[in-house]
Amino acid sequence: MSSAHLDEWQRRSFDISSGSCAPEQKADAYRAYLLSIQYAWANSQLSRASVASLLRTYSERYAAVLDSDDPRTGLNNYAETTLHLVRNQKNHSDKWESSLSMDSVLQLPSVQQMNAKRAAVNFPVTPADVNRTVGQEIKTVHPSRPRTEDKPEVPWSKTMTPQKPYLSVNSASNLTVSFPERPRTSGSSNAYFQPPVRPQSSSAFPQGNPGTEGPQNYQSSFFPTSNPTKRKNFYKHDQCDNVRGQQGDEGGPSLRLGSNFKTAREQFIVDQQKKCSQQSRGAQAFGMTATVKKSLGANRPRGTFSKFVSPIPRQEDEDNAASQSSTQEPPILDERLKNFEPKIIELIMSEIMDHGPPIGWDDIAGLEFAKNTIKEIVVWPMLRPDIFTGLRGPPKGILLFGPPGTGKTLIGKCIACQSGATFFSISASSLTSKWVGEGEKMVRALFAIAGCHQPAVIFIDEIDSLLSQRTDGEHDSSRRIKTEFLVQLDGAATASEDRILVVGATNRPQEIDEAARRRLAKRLYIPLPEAAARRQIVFNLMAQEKSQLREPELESVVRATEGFSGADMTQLCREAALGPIRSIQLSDIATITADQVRPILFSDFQEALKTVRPSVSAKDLELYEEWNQTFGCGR
Ligand SMILES: Nc1ncnc2c1ncn2[C@@H]1O[C@H](COP(=O)(O)OP(=O)(O)OP(=O)(O)O)[C@@H](O)[C@H]1O
Ligand SMILES: [Mg+2]
Repeated sequence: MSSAHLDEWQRRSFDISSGSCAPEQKADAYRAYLLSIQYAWANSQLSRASVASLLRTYSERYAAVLDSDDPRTGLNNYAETTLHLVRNQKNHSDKWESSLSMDSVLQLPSVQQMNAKRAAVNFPVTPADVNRTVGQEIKTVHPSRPRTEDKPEVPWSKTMTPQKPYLSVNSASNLTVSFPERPRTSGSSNAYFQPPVRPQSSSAFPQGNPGTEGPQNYQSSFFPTSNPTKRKNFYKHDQCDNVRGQQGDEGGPSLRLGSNFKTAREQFIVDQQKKCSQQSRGAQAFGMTATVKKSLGANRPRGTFSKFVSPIPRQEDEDNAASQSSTQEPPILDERLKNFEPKIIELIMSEIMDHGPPIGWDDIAGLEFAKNTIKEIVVWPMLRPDIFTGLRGPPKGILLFGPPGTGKTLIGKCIACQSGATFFSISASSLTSKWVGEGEKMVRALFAIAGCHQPAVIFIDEIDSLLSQRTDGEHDSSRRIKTEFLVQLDGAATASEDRILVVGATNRPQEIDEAARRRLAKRLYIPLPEAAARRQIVFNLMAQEKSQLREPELESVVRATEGFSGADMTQLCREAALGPIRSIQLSDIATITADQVRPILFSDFQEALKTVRPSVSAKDLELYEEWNQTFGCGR
């Protein structure tokens, strides 16, 4: 370290060890040490090991000074915060003054009223009425009714010697605080406790209370600190004349008087108070009522102006909160849901209810028969439930089956948008849970919630994974989920007039359990798109892009895509759309504007057709056709 630093270090060491150093000065010195060590480390003047060792040593010493409650060696930092609020200490700002001064309290209308009443009462108190200390209690004894167990009585106005050393300003001094007589509620013994007041200087207190010929003794056992210096400050700032008279001339330096030392906690409280008063002023300026978010004490503003908030919620608060929550979000009142855990209900409401992008019937190319059937089963009964009753009532389940990429999921999304029903989209994964029994509960809850939100559509994509044929070797939990599903699907658990429609989609219809198959009464084949549908898919997609595909070229593309699924057609268009980009020189790609990109041409489709192949084989198609012949409901 530099010689200047070492000199400074040495000087502080002498100061600290001299014995005349006050705890505040010691704390300052240790803090300065810590800063010097950090400074030296930042300038690479100290090794890491020495920094660690020095910091540990001086932090411990600093903490010892801060926290020690011995007034000669420590600052009793913990107790400091307690006193801070009640001290009428000007700190941080010259203009700021605590409203807890004795004068301001005495100005309060309620206090003045009380004093006026007390002054009006002629309370017969004889001079022999005394307060006597038994342990820490203060008892008032009337001489006319002496109590033998209260003996020995202490003559009135006797200066009391505190029972415990911490009650005194210093061990040698006696403490007497006088205050006016207060009415006794009972004649014999009345133990009460009263904060120190300032009778002589206060005009609000009746000075000449009839019958009171002198002050009573008061034991100041309420002081929360054992530090006499702080008590001294307390009295000083309270301008408690009596106490000051008692202790003001006493020895012992007034260490904190004039000291600028402020603990971090004090500073924090002052900042909080400022913030609070600013906020409340701001709220008043805008005519707002401040809404206080309730916290269990952690975030509450502290300070003299803030209302005390109990960390334990009170009964009335709880009632208020309950009534508020009942007005804000109505609880689930439906009887059918009362047996389900809120967690499961929330999960279904948030995850299973689907809100995808809007899709119209025209967005689905071809598939006219399937679309009309679905409209018949889903849309119209929702519009006219009075006509679709009895035998005309809609089936409880539909199965959409067909090769992959033919628009089954698309139809599900379209139902969600167009049916006007509450739409639940579930997959096997959303119903599986690591908890045994949770899966069945989810299924039950799903149907119960759907029952509460009728008309409702439950869409199960890839239903084969959920309702595949039950085998002996399968896991018990998946078997139970299936069983529960079948029970719910059958409508055994739902009333016959319930308007809940289950729509399943699969490209493996042969794997579906036969019991499930029966329950999904309307089984609609979603085939590969015909020529017209393929044409429409290309036309729709090209309409969204810059393209120059003439009519005969489009026909040619449609002819070339025999056996393509809807997804394959979409893939072909995507590939063709990349053609114009591929024709751009590599050097121009960074600078070219969107307008300069050429339109999609037939040649791009020809190129794309070289790479995009149909995803469904003829053999697979035969299986679907066969299953459709056997179980399908199409013509
Ligand atoms: N009939 C159609 N009209 C318009 N687009 C379609 C059609 N069929 C398929 N598509 C396109 O193919 C994509 C895939 O379709 P979808 O997801 O509905 O297939 P799927 O039948 O559910 O297939 P999988 O059985 O594999 O789940 C859709 O996003 C859509 O772009
Ligand atoms: Mg699908």
